[in-house]
Amino acid sequence: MSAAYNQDFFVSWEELHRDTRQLCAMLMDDASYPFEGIIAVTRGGLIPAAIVARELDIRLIDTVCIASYEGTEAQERSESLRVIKRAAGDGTGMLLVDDLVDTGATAHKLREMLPGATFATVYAKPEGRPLVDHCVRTVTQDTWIRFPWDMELHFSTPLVERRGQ
Ligand SMILES: O=P(O)(O)OC[C@H]1O[C@H](OP(=O)(O)OP(=O)(O)O)[C@H](O)[C@@H]1O
Repeated sequence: MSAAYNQDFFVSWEELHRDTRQLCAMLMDDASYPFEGIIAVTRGGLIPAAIVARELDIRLIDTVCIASYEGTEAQERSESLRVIKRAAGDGTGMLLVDDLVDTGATAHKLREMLPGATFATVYAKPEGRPLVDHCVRTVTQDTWIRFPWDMELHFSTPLVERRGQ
C-alpha cells in the first residue's frame, strides 16, 4: 500500500452487489435513461457493468480498455495510463461504468474520449468525484478499497490469542 493510503475498506461480494443495485436505482432517474448500452471500463468496471446490465435490461455492452504502466513515484497517474481499446462514437446515449474513481485520472481520459456518455461508478474518492455523474458511496482519499475479486478467505485468529491474553 502506498504511503498515501492509511486505511483499508474491505468490500464483500454482497456489499458490492447491494451497492451496485442502489446505483441502478439512481440511474433510472438520470435524464439520459434508458441507456442504449453500457461501456464497461476494464477491468474493474466489468463486474458492476454485468450487474447494471441485468438490472436495467441492457444487452449492448462495449468496453474501453485502459492499463496503468508501472510508473516511478514521480510519474503522474495521468501519464501512466495506456488506452488499449477505445469505444465506438462519442458515448452519446451510453452509460460508462467503472468500479471506482480515485484520483480522477482515468475518468478525465474517459471524459475526453466519450464526452456524450453518462458516467457512473460504485465508489468514489473526493479528488475524482466531480468527474462522475453518479456514485453510491464516497470514501476518504487515503482509503484503499479492497474489492472482493482481489481477496481470498483466511482463518482469523481470535482476539484473545492475537493479544496473548
Ligand atoms: O481515478 P484513478 O486514480 O484513475 O483510479 C481509478 C481507476 O483505477 C482502477 O483501475 P486500475 O488502474 O487499478 O486497473 P484495473 O481495473 O484493470 O485493475 C479503477 O478500476 C479505475 O479504473
